[in-house]
Amino acid sequence: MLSDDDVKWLETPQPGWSALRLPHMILEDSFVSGDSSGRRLSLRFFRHDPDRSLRAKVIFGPGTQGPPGHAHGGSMAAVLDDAMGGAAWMQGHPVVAAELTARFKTMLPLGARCVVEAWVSAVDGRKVRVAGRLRQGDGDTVFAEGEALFITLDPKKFGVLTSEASRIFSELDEGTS
Ligand SMILES: CCCCCCCC(=O)SCCNC(=O)CCNC(=O)[C@H](O)C(C)(C)COP(=O)(O)OP(=O)(O)OC[C@H]1O[C@@H](n2cnc3c(N)ncnc32)[C@H](O)[C@@H]1OP(=O)(O)O
Repeated sequence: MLSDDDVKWLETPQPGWSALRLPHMILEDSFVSGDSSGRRLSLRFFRHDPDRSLRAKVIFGPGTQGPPGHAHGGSMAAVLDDAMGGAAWMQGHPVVAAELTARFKTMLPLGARCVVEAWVSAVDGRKVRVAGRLRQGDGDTVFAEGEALFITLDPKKFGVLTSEASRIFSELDEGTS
């Protein structure tokens, strides 16, 4: 479903980005990134090294349609949710979403190459506030933006995932990934 050029674009980091190789256990059944057919959502995650925020490249396939030829708002909100949650995890906060706000600014044509940016904006005890933006990959058009409140979970409940996440991000710091 995706062209070879699309796959190459998805997998190529921009300057200052490091690829995140997330464990199969996180990706295989993920609602957002678990589809490898290209019909629904195709994503690749990166760390933006200068400020350690999250970036993702994403293409909304035909199976994400809402308005004819354009992405469903729920699919855009799901991508923002996932990216914002990932941004918090990337900074060492094992969280789940408690509240999410999404604003849809411009209709997103199916097949367009998009970039998601997500960053932690504030941490207050267990409350982690994150913001995000879904924009055109090669331009400034913003399709959607959002903010979310995430709540830190007891790391004991997340044992394996939390240590696996730490390992992935420390490998990035060592330049081995
Ligand atoms: C690596 C990829 C990551 C992908 C991430 C994707 C993100 C997701 O979609 S996660 C899935 C969707 N989210 C969920 O299913 C979460 C469901 N909710 C829950 O499990 C619980 O309500 C949970 C964990 C958020 C909070 O429960 P609990 O741990 O008992 O917290 P609790 O003690 O009640 O509250 C802790 C603090 O958070 C605040 N809080 C909790 N929920 C909310 C809320 N909805 N709104 C505002 N504040 C809240 C409380 O007021 C409290 O604040 P304070 O410390 O100031 O009193």
